[in-house]
Amino acid sequence: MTSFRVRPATTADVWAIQILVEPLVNERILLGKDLVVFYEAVQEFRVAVAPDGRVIGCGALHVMWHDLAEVRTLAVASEWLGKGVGHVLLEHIERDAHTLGLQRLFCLTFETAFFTRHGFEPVNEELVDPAVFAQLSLSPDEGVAEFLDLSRVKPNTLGNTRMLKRL
Ligand SMILES: CC(=O)SCCNC(=O)CCNC(=O)[C@H](O)C(C)(C)COP(=O)(O)OP(=O)(O)OC[C@H]1O[C@@H](n2cnc3c(N)ncnc32)[C@H](O)[C@@H]1OP(=O)(O)O
Repeated sequence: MTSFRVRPATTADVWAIQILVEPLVNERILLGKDLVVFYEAVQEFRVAVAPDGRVIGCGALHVMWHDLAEVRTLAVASEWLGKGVGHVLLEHIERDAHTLGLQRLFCLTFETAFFTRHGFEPVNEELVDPAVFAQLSLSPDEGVAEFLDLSRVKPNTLGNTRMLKRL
């Protein structure tokens, strides 16, 4: 049986995370981030680790508002796809979201079948009221700009589906 475990990321995992996501960034599946941004976000990340210690998957939870967070940078190494790694990472991320008191999980993805099977539904409507929208637009975070669907980031999100899960 293939075994792996999921644990909080440490700074020692950051290079491996960047290497894991690089091909997906090149394919414009995931948003590219500078190394410094990964270090700054290290507490948001969980990693899946093979028995030999290699990082084979990652995923992050980015809090945006008191009830709302985004699942980010969920990625599994190609040789480990279809073995439940993504499923377990998402379970951990959802558990973290519960612990933080969040009620809604957003994601922007091409992997609609995977997220649908995990209780996410496509959304077209605005997910925040105008006052919260105004606050979120002050964020320097590119992912938040994508959540808000700001015109300057629209080229990044072409073909992605906006999905939401109520926890
Ligand atoms: C919010 C964002 O980050 S959006 C970006 C999402 N990521 C990407 O698009 C990057 C490219 N894609 C990937 O890296 C992967 O395809 C992911 C992360 C979407 C899914 O990762 P995987 O590890 O392959 O997912 P996982 O194995 O859990 O599920 C896929 C299928 O494998 C099968 N599977 C095999 N073994 C198992 C197991 N032990 N447990 C669960 N499912 C299993 C299931 O049939 C499952 O089917 P389902 O989708 O109907 O549940």
